[in-house]
Formats: sequence, structure tokens, C-alpha cells
Amino acid sequence: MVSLPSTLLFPLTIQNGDSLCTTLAAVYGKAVNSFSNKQSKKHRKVACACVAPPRNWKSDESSAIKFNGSSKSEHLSVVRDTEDDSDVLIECREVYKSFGEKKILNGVSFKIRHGEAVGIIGPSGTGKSTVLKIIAGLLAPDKGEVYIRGRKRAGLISDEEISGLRIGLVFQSAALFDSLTVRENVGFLLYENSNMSDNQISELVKECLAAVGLKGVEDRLPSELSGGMKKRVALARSILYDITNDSIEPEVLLYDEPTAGLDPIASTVVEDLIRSVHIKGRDAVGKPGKIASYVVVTHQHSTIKRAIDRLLFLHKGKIVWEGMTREFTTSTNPIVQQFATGSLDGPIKY
Ligand SMILES: Nc1ncnc2c1ncn2[C@@H]1O[C@H](COP(=O)(O)OP(=O)(O)OP(=O)(O)O)[C@@H](O)[C@H]1O
Repeated sequence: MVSLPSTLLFPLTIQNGDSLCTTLAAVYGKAVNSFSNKQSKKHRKVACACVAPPRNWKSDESSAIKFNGSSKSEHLSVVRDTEDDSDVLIECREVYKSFGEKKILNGVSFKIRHGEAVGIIGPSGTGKSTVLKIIAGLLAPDKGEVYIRGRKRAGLISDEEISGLRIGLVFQSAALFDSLTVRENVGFLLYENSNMSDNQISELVKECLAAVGLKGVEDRLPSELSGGMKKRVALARSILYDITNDSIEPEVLLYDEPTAGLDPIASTVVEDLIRSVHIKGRDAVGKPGKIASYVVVTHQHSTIKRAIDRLLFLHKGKIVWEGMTREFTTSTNPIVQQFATGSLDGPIKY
């Protein structure tokens, strides 16, 4: 049973022409405009979050790096001594995905460990968002496996009875429901899926908004917010969880281009927020963050430098390079060099 309040669902690109709200509502299993009437608070299975019994973690190792055989890294700062995978939260093993005739992923393998801040970079259209959707269980791979805390996920997240790890996807577009207030947007899944009272949810929403530096906006509609504020609201929604649920599961957040379209200063704010809600950060009210690990898909250099410790470079359906962020600009890999400098000359052709 999964009742993850903060997990957002569905591809960024809505393929069938549905509005985002309609589509999200469909995923949540009800129409948005019935939201205010519904107070049944019944638990329901939603298409999200993930698998496996809790384990004990080793100490945090944000700079931990592990190779999967399909990629190379240079100048390793930290080499893990053994094959101890007890801190692996998510693993993609030889994942393939095509859309029709179009082969997108061609054997993608990597691991996300507890405490990590990982970035996925690479040319446009190379399948980065597709990887996030596969990790989130919104798309099933054609071939290959996804392991969540060591347990193989059979198909889509919605098909399975799962627990042990919450996975949240933060959309590039913020994906707020236009007709709902900020409070209703942030608390949406708790109103829908938890047994918490309205007052409890309201308090929690307030706390989460404060954690991302937003106060007094609960009654506003999304149309009354700036783009950067909307992103913060989306972030607040992603860190909200049911405090009455006894099982404390680690959470991995997946950010799809969180700073796209923002000015440099607004980008810095969002980058720092991403850091602040991580377990190694402190949020806007000084509390330690709750997010165990996160994965960011981005094209922005500032985001790579500021919010990411380890990078995976996706090209032609494979991870062709991985390494620590500081190795990115000094890499001798021609693909990485071309990407880092934005040069037209090199192996990446448009
Ligand atoms: N549901 C889908 N149906 C058909 N094609 C799809 C679908 N989702 C993605 N694609 C195609 O798969 C390819 C990879 O898309 P994806 O969004 O994962 O790339 P990306 O690396 O995130 O791109 P960008 O950096 O431009 O955001 C694109 O050619 C896209 O058109």
C-alpha cells in the first residue's frame, strides 16, 4: 500500500492533449473540482512510491561513487571498498525503452545511494526525463530491471503493493492545480489519502511552506504567484508527508529541470532549496532536511555546480560517463568536454 502525499505523477509532456490538471486528477482517481466536496479521507492506492523493507544505513556518503560497468569515471575521490550495496536506494540495471520505432534507452545502468545528490545530464531528447519516469514507476522499461531498496519492481508502481521508499517527482512546470489554493495544492494527497484532520494538514502545509521560505501564501491561487514561487510551492508539496503514518521511510526526490526558465538569482534560490531539504541541509527554518537522496535532470551549469555532487551523463541511450561534479569540467572525455564547453565540434551532433 502506498499513500505518498508528496509524489507527483505523470509525464511532463502530456501526450494525449489532456490538460495537466485533468491528467493528474485522473491519476489520483478523481476530478479536481470535486476536491472541496470530498472529505472521505479514505486510503487509496495511488500510482507512486516504492518497495522493500527498511534497512539500516551506513553513515552518509554523499560523495560515494560506484560503477556499474557501463561507464567510466576519472580522478575518483572516493572509491567504495566493497560491493556493499546496503545503502543503495534505487538501481536501474540494463534498462531499455523505446517509443514506437524510436529507441531511447539502450541499456542504462546506475545506482542511487542513500545521501546522494545525483544529476543526470546529456543532450536534449536523449531520454533523461524518461529515466526519471521509469525510476518513479510511471513508465515501465521494455527490458531491464529497476530495484527499489534491493527489491525488483515488476512493473509500474501503480500495479504493486509496495512500501519502504517514497519517491517524489517534482515537475518542471510545478504542475499546480489552478483552481485550488496553495494550501489545497500542497496538502492535496494528504486530504485525499490520509486520516489527518484538516487542521493537522493545514499546520503541516504551513510548516512545509515555511521550510521553503514561503509564508502567508496559503490562501492564494497559483495565478497569484510568480514562477519561482510556484516552484517553491511544488517543492513544499514534495516534502510533505503523513506524520501519523508510523513507518518512517526514506524519500528520494526526482527533479525534472527544476531551474528551467528561471533567472539566475531565482535559480540560485531553487538550487539552495533543493540542498536545504536534503538530509545534509537545513531548511528555511533551520531544521535538517528530510530528503534522503535526490536526482536532478538539468541543463543548467549553475544547478550542476550548486546542487549536484555526482553526475551521470546520458548519451545515445547509455550512461557514457559518470563522475563527481568537480570532475565534469576537467574531464578528458570528448563527449563531456563538448557538453561542458557548448562547442559545436565534437561527437555530439544536432
Ligand atoms: N510517452 C512518449 N511517447 C512517445 N515518445 C516519447 C514519450 N516520452 C518521450 N518521448 C520521446 O523520447 C525522447 C526522449 O524524451 P525525454 O523527454 O526523456 O528526453 P530528455 O533527455 O529529457 O530531453 P530534454 O533535455 O529535451 O528535456 C524524445 O524524442 C521524446 O520525444
